[in-house]
Order: sequence, then C-alpha cells, then structure tokens
Amino acid sequence: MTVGKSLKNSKRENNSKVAGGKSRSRASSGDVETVISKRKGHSGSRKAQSGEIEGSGVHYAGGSKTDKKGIIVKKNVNRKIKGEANELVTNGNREFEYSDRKRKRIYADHSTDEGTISSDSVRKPSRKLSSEMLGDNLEGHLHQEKRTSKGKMQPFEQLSRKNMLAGESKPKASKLLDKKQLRAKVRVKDELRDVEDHGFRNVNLKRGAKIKSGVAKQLEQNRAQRPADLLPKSSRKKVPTKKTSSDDSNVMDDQPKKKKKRVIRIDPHDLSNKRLDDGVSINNIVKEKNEDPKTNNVELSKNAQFRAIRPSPSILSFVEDNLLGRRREIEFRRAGYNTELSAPLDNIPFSTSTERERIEETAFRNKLSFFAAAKVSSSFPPPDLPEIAFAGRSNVGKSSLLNALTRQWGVVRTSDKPGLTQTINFFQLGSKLCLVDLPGYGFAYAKEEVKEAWEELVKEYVSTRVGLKRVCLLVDTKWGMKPRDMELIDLMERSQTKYQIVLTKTDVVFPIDVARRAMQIEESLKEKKSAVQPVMMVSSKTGAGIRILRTALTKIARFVKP
Ligand SMILES: Nc1nc2c(ncn2[C@@H]2O[C@H](COP(=O)(O)OP(=O)(O)OP(=O)(O)O)[C@@H](O)[C@H]2O)c(=O)[nH]1
Ligand SMILES: [Mg+2]
Repeated sequence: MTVGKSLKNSKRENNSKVAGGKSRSRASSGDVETVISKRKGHSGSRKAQSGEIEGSGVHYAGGSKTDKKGIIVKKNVNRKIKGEANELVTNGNREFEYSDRKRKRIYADHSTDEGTISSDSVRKPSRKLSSEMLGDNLEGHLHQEKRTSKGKMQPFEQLSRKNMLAGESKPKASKLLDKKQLRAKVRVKDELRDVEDHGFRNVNLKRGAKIKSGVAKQLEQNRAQRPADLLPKSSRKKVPTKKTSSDDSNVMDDQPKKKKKRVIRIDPHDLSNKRLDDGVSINNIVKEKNEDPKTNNVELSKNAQFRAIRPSPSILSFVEDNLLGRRREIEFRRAGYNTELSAPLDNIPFSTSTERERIEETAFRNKLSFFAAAKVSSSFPPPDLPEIAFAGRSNVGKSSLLNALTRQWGVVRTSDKPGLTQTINFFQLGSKLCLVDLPGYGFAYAKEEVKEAWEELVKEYVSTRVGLKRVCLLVDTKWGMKPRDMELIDLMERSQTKYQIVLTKTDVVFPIDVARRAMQIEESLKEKKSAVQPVMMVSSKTGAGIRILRTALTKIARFVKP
C-alpha cells in the first residue's frame, strides 16, 4: 500500500508538472465547455492549436504537456466516472468537429498515429484510459485536477474518494473482475469509436499492434531490415513493405523525390566525340562501319581525322619534356618552376633566385627596341641586320611571342582584339638581329580594303625582302593551318623564303593535341622545300618551348655573315 501510494504521489507530481504554468489558471474555471470555448477564441498560433488535438492522443501516452490536454483528460475522466466514458469520448470528439478546422486537426492526429507504424501509440491512449478508469491513475488525475482547480473541482474529489472507498471495501477478486469487465467494455467501445471515426482498418491495425510483444517486434524489424541491407543503397527504397494504402501515401510524401539520371549518349562511331579514347584507330572505325571502306566512301570529319593522328614518339617526348600543353600549376611547381613569374617555364628550374634567370643566348639578352614601322614597302628600313619575321593570322600571338623571346614585356603592344598590329614593325635586338612584327591576316577588326592592303604588304615583304633570314609562321595550336596560311606558304615556297612553323598558345590544348598538331603540320610540309623542320611549339603565357625557339633563332644570327 505504501508503495502504491508513493507511486501515486510520483504520478501526481508528474501530472502537476504537465498541467503546470498557464494551464492552472485556465483549468481552474471548472466548466470544461467554457474553457474550450475560451480556447477557441484564444489567439494562439495554428500550430499550437493543432498541438492541442495531438495532445489529446499523446497525453495519454504520457508525452505532450499542454494545458489543453489537461482539459480533455479532465472532461473524459469526469464523464467516465459517471459511467458514460466511451460515449463521451466520442462526444468529446464531436465537440471538436464543430468546425472544419477542428475536424482537419482530428484527421491530422490520426495520420500521424498511422505514420509512426508502431501502432502501439494508437492503442496506448485507450489502454491508459481504461487503467485510469480502473482507478490506478484516476486518483493521480483527480489530484492533479484538484491541485489545478483549487476548489472548483470539488465534485471530482468527492467522486474519487467514493470510488476509492468502494474499491477498498470490495474483496480483491471481485475488484479484479470489475477491472476486467470494465477494460473489456472500454476496449469494445473504443473500437466502435475507432470504426466510427476511421473505419475497420484502423481497428485491425491497433489490434495487430497490441499483439506484438517486444521480441516479436525486434524480429520483425530485423526481417524487414535484412533484405534492404543486402541490396545496394539506390534500390533499397524499392523494397516493398507491408503497409496500407494510407501508410504508403504518407511514406511516399516523406521520401525525397527521385532524381532523374542524366543519360549521356556516346555514339561509338563518332570520332569527333572528345570523350572517346584518343587511341581509337581511324581504320578500325571505318571497318566497324563498313566492311569494305573502298566501295563505301566514309568521310570522316576534320576533327575525327585529327583525333586519329598518332604522333611520333619524338614529338610526344618533346611535348612531355617541355611541359607543353594544358597543365596544372602543381605540375610546374613540382618540376621546380616559380609559378609567380610570367612565363615560368622559360626560367631555370630549381633556381633559388626569385628573379627571372638571365637568357642563355647572348643575342636575346640585348634590349629590344622599336626602330621602324611600315605601311608600304617603300617605308621599309634598309636591310642592315639579319631579319626574323613573325607572320600569321590575326590574334595568333605574334607580338606576344616577341615579348616572350626577349623577356621584355610590353615593348611590343598586344591585344586580345584581332587586328592590333596594322603596320610592319621593326625591332632591333642589339646589333645582331632584327625582329619584325607583321600585321596579321584573316579575321580582324578592320575594313576589308585595309586588311587587303596589309596582306599585300606582308606578301610583298616575305617574298622580296633582302636580309630576311627566316619567317616564323605562327599557327594557333587549337585551330591549325588555314587556307590563308597555305597561301603564304605557297608564296614563300615560290620566293624561296625560309620559314618555320611555330605552334602558339599550346597551353590551351591538351598535350596530346599539341603533339597531334605538330605531327599533322610536319606531315603536310614534308614536300615543301623552304620549310624548316622541326615544327616549334611554344606558349608565351607559360614560357614552354620559348628557350628552344630562342636557341634555334640565335643560330640564324650566328651564321649570318656580316
Ligand atoms: N593563352 C595564351 N594566350 C596567348 C598566347 N600568346 C598570346 N596570347 C594572347 O593572344 C592575344 C593576341 O596576342 P597578340 O600577340 O596581340 O596577337 P597578334 O598575332 O600580334 O595579333 P594581331 O596584332 O592582331 O595580328 C592576346 O590576348 C594574348 O594575351 C599564349 O601563348 N597563350
Ligand atoms: Mg600583333
């Protein structure tokens, strides 16, 4: 008995905590209906209001602690004591169905109960309700009500006392019987209420949930988890679970929407596709498409033809040794170059000096100075020094290369706008060499007639200029040779002007493509007599290949007879 009392006391304490705060004053009104109507008028948030309804369910399970729960319990308990508990439980619900808003909340309450799968929570309220009605918790509740009501709950107190007294006077067996009967009654009526409210399915759910013992639940959980664990993560969601339609809908709502997988279609016959292996042989592809390539002329795109080029090992090793092509900065740093400097690959690797190292070739150590510009051939300066001219399409990087070779940035003006250089500019490099910056041809921001004039001037210069020792024909590595380039080559071939192809902007393409381009050009110039091999590859930005070009050009100056 003492143990029972202490338990009751503890319950009382808990209940008093639950009904703490504002609820005390509100519950003290005694009249349940009045309190509820007051609540309806209360300007609480919608969420808080919905919490009230949820609370009616959660409260029995000992969860939520809102004052309104207290009211609902009070009402139910009060009427249950009078012997009309179940009827009034439904009545209680009806009270909340007066407005649409309230009805919605009731549905929401149920959906959350179902959503939690373990329908124990669904059963708990009625179970606790019955136990409360049996007097186990009743006293605690009544005391709670008493404590919160402060006088106005007198009838409650009296009733509880009566019940207590009646229970004590009865023999133990009869008390148990009464309990059982009452519990059965409550269960049947609870179910009826549930059927009324939610249909048979819910009742069945509750029954099933009740049967489950702790061990059975664990087993079922394990069984449900095992197949999912065996499956890959992506397919786990697809494992069918035994759930009712409403449960399914809830779960579906909770699940994140599946992301659509992007399918990348690669045509195995399209060599132009950059994702394809670089080593794809052109002949193999032709064979795949048609057994007899001779009878069926399969024309590959220029890009496909380019991808089919297999560079020679010497070109490949040159590209690798000089770190040509698009590379990551870390690669330069690992190789010992100071990436803080402009054109760092033109510097000596593993140098302790933070400054740019001196140029090895003496001719290029000299100061680069502009000394003449010509718009017409009559304006050309006298050919006193051996000349090296830089020709090529507009924006190919002619002026930039002059700066890079001499490491004197800004002496020759550059621009990202094609057509900046519009005159033939002569730059003296000490007393040994003259570097000539030619205007570009092809697309440029200039009038057509003006451009035509440049082209004519360039043609005249490369074909007639005395003292011109070499023309560096610059070709953009990305785009390769264009018809205009070929025109100039033909002209130089006819005039027997020595020319050497220099691939520029190698830093914007992959190393393999630099090698391919070099291979392609070398192959196309095999028959050309005035072409100087090998094809040079440079990048004015990274400095790759600059030193080698410088060395090659210095040789020209060395062998020139004064
Ligand atoms: N990424 C990269 N850009 C470069 C390189 N060389 C030049 N450029 C850029 O290309 C653009 C054109 O460079 P220029 O040297 O003015 O070209 P150009 O051939 O003299 O042009 P025109 O005088 O119009 O004929 C500039 O924006 C340069 O910064 C290079 O090696 N790599
Ligand atoms: Mg220029």
